[in-house]
Amino acid sequence: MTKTQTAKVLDGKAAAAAIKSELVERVAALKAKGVVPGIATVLVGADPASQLYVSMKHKQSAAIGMNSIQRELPADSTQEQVEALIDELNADPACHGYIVQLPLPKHLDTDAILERIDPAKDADGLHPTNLGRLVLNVSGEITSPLPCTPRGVIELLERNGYSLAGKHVVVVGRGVTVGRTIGLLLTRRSVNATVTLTHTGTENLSELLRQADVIVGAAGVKHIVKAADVKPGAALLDVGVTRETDPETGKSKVHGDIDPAAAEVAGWISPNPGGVGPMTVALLMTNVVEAAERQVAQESGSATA
Ligand SMILES: Nc1nc(=O)c2c([nH]1)NC[C@@H]1CN(c3ccc(C(=O)N[C@@H](CCC(=O)O)C(=O)O)cc3)C=[N+]21
Repeated sequence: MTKTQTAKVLDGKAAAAAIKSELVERVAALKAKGVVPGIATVLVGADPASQLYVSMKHKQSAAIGMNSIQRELPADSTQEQVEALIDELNADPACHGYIVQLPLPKHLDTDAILERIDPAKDADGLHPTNLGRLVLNVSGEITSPLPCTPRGVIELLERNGYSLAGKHVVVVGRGVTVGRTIGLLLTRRSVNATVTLTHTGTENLSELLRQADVIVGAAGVKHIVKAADVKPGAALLDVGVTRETDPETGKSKVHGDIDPAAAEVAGWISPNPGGVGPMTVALLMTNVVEAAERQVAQESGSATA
């Protein structure tokens, strides 16, 4: 390879650090009102990647002064056992928001479990009530939890001075956590982008990608976006995570949806790791702090009413 990378780096670790330092102040303000914002995680089974993600979330929330509650259940837990834990967290005043780490073991009904979460405590923003509010809320005022990764992608661009207003964003991937939901945020009046949603069944994917000012790769398909698909100067957001074991070193390596060669054509690129992943965690904590703030506002509102 003779060409060099000209794209500016969308540094997710730096943007996440900025968000977290802002959260430190909001956490302190809540503590001054007698509320310690608490985040909980539910992990069913012992998948090593899930254990890593969960431990990162706890370490980082403790670092900004939040209370963290780590709950684990064995892989062979019944639907009733998982639902009993959900009911417990819904009732626990120390828990302002929580996530059920996905994927769950196959014998469990994921949708039923996610629907049982109190929408006010839904740190992922994936409860049907919150997804409905996401659809309804065109203005963009934050009144309910929003999906963390889509929110992280937008914050990563905006915190690097990239304005999405009027831009054409082509999203690759139709999963609920990113692909299906990010367009709802991007097309809010406050962001004002235009969105094309593509997926692995799209026939003319390369042709559509070449029209994009911004590409969000969230199909979970290694290097599905090639250098030849990228308009010079485009911003590339790499969300996909494909884990492979290097046959030589035996070490696990993360591959994104964006071919690294695309950095030679792009204007902006989010590294992976070090891009969207850290933003997801920062926005998860933001969702929980906001849930605690809403609760305090409601309580003080009802006390003076
Ligand atoms: N209910 C639920 N909510 C989630 O938000 C959720 C989930 N389930 N299941 C799994 C996915 C995955 N996910 C990541 C979060 C952070 C990084 C992250 O920070 N990654 C680091 C690298 C970490 C590594 O070494 O792999 C980075 O990109 O720099 C990655 C992936 C959240 N998820």
